[in-house]
Amino acid sequence: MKVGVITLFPELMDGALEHGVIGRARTKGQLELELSNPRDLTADKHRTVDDRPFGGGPGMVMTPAPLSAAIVSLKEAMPEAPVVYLSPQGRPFDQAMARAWQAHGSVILVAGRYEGIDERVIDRLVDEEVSLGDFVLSGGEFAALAIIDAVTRLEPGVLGDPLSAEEDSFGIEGLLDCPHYTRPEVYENQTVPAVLMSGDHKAIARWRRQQSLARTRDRRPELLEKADLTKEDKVFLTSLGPSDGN
Ligand SMILES: CN(C)c1cccc(CNc2ccc(C(N)=O)cn2)c1
Repeated sequence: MKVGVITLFPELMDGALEHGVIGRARTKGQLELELSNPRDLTADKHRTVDDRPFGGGPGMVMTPAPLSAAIVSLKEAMPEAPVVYLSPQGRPFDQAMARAWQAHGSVILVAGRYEGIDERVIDRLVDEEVSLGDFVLSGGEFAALAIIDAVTRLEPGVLGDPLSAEEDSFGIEGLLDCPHYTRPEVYENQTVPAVLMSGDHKAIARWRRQQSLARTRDRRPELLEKADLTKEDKVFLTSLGPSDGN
């Protein structure tokens, strides 16, 4: 997986991507990261990357020339990569998008600062505007980091057990994950569901599936519409009483 990132704070990105699963993926060459800082591509003495908005109003806007130069420099290195601008105005990011970009093999992420970027850069160079959710951050870097993590963990060989990429939430036809337990068997006088200690793998798989179904119905019923449920799933769901909402 090749990921390009345009950011005014490359050190903030680099540090966050040196550890854990993502750090190992970089060491093993499963993730190639290329950062480009518009400030390095400015032509003026003050290395200006932002300016006041035409029409007035609060905050600053990222100026088009250095930002465009940074995007073009990464497009030259990764000509097939879609250019994705992270902003609260974008299309909601989801696991399907993560899978699509992992399958494609490369993506260029534009992390904006201030009140955003000059719209002419979006018109000319951005393929897709994407949002992590309905909230505002001081910059797109943390959104970019989340996307890099979500995409990299789907790369074959990155996760120890390949199933776990499929098994976590939104992996099994978009259902929420079941509860998990580990040692000690009794913690603060609370025990572990007996079925998990039974060694009956069929019963365990059924319990986990039913927990996922019940939890999805209680917390995210709209996901059930999109999930492809078996007959047994549907029988189980109808057997549940009214949702207690948690
Ligand atoms: C209008 N405005 C403040 C703004 C516009 C563009 C970028 C940024 C940088 N901050 C971001 C980026 C993404 C997200 C997200 N939800 O994905 C949240 N914040 C802020």
